[in-house]
Amino acid sequence: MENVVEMRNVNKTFKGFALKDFSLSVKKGFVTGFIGGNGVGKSTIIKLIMNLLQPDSGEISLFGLNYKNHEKEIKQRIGFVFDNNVLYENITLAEMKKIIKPAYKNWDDTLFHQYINLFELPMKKQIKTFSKGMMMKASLTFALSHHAELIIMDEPTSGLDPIFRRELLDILHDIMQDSEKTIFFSTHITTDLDRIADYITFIHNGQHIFTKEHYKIEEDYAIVKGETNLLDRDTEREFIGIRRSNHGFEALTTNKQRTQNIFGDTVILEKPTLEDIMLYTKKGTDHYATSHS
Ligand SMILES: Nc1ncnc2c1ncn2[C@@H]1O[C@H](COP(=O)(O)OP(=O)(O)OP(=O)(O)O)[C@@H](O)[C@H]1O
Repeated sequence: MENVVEMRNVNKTFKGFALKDFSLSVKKGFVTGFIGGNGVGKSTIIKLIMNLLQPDSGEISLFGLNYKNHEKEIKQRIGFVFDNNVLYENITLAEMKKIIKPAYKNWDDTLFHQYINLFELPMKKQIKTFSKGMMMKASLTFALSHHAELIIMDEPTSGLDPIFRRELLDILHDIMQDSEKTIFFSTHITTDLDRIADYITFIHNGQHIFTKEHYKIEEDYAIVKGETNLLDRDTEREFIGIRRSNHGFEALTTNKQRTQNIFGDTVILEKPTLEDIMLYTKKGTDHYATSHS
């Protein structure tokens, strides 16, 4: 299967944060949801993919091309939606269009106006008067009006009301009817992913924990519930993150089958949500960090 984005052994260090030998592939023709807690490196990775940041070392290619020799061509083929306002505030959408349109060979005015109408955006009002939702709609309109093959979004649904979130997801769903298109977007709202994500990429503390087909996550992972007396040094190793209470324990396993073989029917297995997976992974690494420091 073709990959639209390839990151190979990428290193990027900031004070107090590092991506180490980070590799990631984004598959063509699918929606990949990009999740992880606050400050784990999602925006950094998106900026690296967009060439807004450069890696200290490692390879990044888009459509099989690298930025060094093909920056212009790559940028033509991407639509980028930011989480915060990067549109010039003191101008109108009509003026903004005049600036952006000439940058794209495949700019489509009809499509642009279709989105402007759909989103009921005013062309002649100063962008600084726009609400957060309008700003997002404007950013999305520009990203979608040049027939981009890859749409990258950094938390597009954050701060949006549920109705517009649903509309946005429907629009993304429509875009995906064209199998040449690919969407990669970060979000904290994991329920949005249940609607449209084919793949989930999960990172934690600058590490790529997994990229999996969405439905496969439920097949592999499970929340395990049982009596605390089942836990000892050996059995604890079977789990990522354990929560104990007076009623017993709850833990996350990455290998449902193995858990079933070890514990049989002394434990109950339940389907995890993406939030469960994030929570227990965090708990597991926090525990690891404290017990090894
Ligand atoms: N330009 C920079 N200079 C120094 N540190 C940075 C820079 N950009 C990001 N960082 C640090 O890198 C870490 C990862 O930040 P990043 O914005 O990528 O996380 P995130 O997963 O997108 O977080 P959130 O979900 O909260 O937006 C943070 O500790 C942040 O402070």
